[in-house]
Amino acid sequence: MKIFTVDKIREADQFTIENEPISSLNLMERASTQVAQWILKYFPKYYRPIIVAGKGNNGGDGLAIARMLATFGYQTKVYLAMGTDGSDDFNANLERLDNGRVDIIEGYQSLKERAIDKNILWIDALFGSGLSRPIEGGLAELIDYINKAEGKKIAIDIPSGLFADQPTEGKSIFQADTTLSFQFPKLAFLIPENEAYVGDWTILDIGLSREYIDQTESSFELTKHIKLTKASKFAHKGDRGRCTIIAGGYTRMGAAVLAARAALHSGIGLITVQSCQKTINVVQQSIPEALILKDCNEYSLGDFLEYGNQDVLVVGPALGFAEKTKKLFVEILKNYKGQLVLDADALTYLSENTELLQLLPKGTILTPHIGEFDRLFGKHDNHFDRLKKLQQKAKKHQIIILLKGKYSAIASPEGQIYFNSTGNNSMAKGGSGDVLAGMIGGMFPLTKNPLQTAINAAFLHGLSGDIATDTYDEDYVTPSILIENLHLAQKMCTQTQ
Ligand SMILES: NC(=O)C1=CN([C@@H]2O[C@H](COP(=O)(O)OP(=O)(O)OC[C@H]3O[C@@H](n4cnc5c(N)ncnc54)[C@H](OP(=O)(O)O)[C@@H]3O)[C@@H](O)[C@H]2O)[C@@H](O)CC1
Ligand SMILES: [K+]
Repeated sequence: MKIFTVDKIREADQFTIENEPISSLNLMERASTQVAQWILKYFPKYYRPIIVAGKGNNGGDGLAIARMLATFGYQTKVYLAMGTDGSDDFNANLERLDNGRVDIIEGYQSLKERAIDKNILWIDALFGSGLSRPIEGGLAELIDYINKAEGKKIAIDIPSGLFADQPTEGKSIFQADTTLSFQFPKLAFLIPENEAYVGDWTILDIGLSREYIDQTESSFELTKHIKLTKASKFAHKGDRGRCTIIAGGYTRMGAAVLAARAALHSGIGLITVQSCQKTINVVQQSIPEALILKDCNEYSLGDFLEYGNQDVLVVGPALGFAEKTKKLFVEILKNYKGQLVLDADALTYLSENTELLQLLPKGTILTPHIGEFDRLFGKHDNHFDRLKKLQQKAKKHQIIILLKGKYSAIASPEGQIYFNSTGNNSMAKGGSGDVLAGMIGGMFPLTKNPLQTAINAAFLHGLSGDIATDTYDEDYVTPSILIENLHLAQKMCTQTQ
């Protein structure tokens, strides 16, 4: 699903109006119908909506929604926060408002008097994508008041005060429980700083031109589904590929075991774990399917071994910081010719010596979390800036960077960003990243495309976490449970082909 900037959304709007054709007022009617029906589905009639309307088209939506909710039988009120003269479609909807059914609240004082009720459904239609500056003065006071008031809160299209595709400087921003947004997610919804304003968000399809959407490029996309590549019916284990996990050391082998098990459950033909002397038994007992590449060192890895026939190396989880291990890493960067997946401590080596970035083979996959990313590429004031840096660095080094988070952002060497839509809070646990790194290693040989592998692995990893919460409370999902559920996630993504 594409994520468009406000300018492109306006173009999509115009294109639809001209080409469908449909009048702009009817498009507003269509959008508002979607919202009113959604509310009808989720909120019983004892909720009393108060629509707070601005004077632009977001306000116009609010007025149309008010009319519809009143028709459905809700006791509906409207507060005209910016007066009675607005955009053409706002004015048309104000005229259509049936004053007999919808109560118009006159004055701020009167609003406050009527708003003492926990069953109020606040509907924010003050500003939408036309916000041009931070909200100040009386309108800021109004927003602050509603934020503190009791009741449920729904934002139409985008919470008022929030900019759709740039950092928001203002302090007065509507805090929604739910944002009902038209046609496209806004980039602001995927930014961690904005979580408190956006709440849960839902996209309502208002039928903007498919032709425009398909033909218009966007740097941002949200992955809503994936199709897994299946091995040929005649495949043998070699066709499913070979992956070596270079991870863990004495007392830290759990990370290597998790990564190897995740790779194994992700379709790999042969899994190998490079292991130092003291940890061989751990690997052999935990993963009977794994081959061992014997490292002569006792406690930490340090030997550059024979990786020539390996399709992919996963390097980094809990590797530790022994000098010999860092040297092994440099050797790998200089000599290994297959696909590399770098995670955890391997990323720290890169941040300790950023010149090593020049050695990364084209198409290498890096999987930092936000802390690792900032250590590697510098501090960022906000997540928008971080995303910009993500695009630049992926382009500059011709690599794939999977920035982990609630909406993991995967940047391609062309500078395109694919946000992942699956996953939940239960996955923010030690070991979860090791599982993801292993999955990427396990999935690469079949997909053969590093970008697609990263997108698919992030999606499946999150989906597996989502499936886990059907059975487990979020607090009790472990990384091992993610691996156990992978088969269900994989089934869901092969059946939909
Ligand atoms: N996408 C689609 O296809 C569809 C979109 N639709 C809807 O249209 C919405 C966009 O409508 P919109 O362009 O009229 O903008 P909106 O935010 O209502 O108001 C702009 C007005 O506010 C003013 N203003 C701005 N900031 C201000 C501030 N801080 N303080 C004070 N004033 C401020 C601004 O003034 P100006 O910046 O010109 O000075 C202007 O007068 C969109 O979000 C969606 O809900 C649907 O109807 C159907 C299909
Ligand atoms: K709004």
